[in-house]
Amino acid sequence: CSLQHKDANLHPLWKGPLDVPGGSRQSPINIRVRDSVFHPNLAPISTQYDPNTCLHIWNNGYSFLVEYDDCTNKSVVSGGPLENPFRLKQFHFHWGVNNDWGSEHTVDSKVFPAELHLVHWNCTKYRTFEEAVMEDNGLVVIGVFLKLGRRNEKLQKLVDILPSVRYKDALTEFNYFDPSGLLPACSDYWTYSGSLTTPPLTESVTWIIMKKPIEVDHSQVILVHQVFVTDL
Ligand SMILES: NS(=O)(=O)c1nccs1
Ligand SMILES: [Zn+2]
Repeated sequence: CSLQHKDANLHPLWKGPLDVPGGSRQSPINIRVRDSVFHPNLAPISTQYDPNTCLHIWNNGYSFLVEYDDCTNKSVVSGGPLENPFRLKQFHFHWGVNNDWGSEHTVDSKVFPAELHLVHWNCTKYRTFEEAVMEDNGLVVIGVFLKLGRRNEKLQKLVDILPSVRYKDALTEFNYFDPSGLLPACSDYWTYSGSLTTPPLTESVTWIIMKKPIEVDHSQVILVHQVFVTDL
């Protein structure tokens, strides 16, 4: 299971800055709904994902990531507070050792069993993802909460391949996967300026947190729990 940012110093694999100097916009945060401000003129978020840009899935020791070909603008997010399109680089999940906790963000202190992050970079302002990670307004991460409920057919193809990336550094070819199937039907979202929640923890992220969770069933979450992100 992936560790929460606050447990960073306990994580044997965690290398790099534990306390980002000056961290004024560190993520994750607790979203206090009553403190959020509705902006009627904020456009909806628009995603255009081409499933053919899906490359592979691998276990980086913190989570499993599905990576996309980001050499073109075939898979991008735009709209909402964004001034230009951002290219999809990868998506990954955060989960806990049991269903009582797992999400990084919370909503009025409510924790969800897991949280999906779709990571995009500013291809108008920067030349590569690696460069954008370190820069202001470099990244957009769409966060989607997962809750236990109905089986999620669109997630099953991903769940079925997890046993092949059970251990750190395992990589398997994975293609033709459309991540828009992992977005909730409701397009309402919260947005704030924050940071990466795992190294390098840089404060380069415009967060787009979808208000409604998607549902997965127990059998699907159990398989996620069997992905070990430590050396075994
Ligand atoms: N969990 S996160 O999406 O903030 C992230 N950390 C490093 C690369 S992407
Ligand atoms: Zn993440």
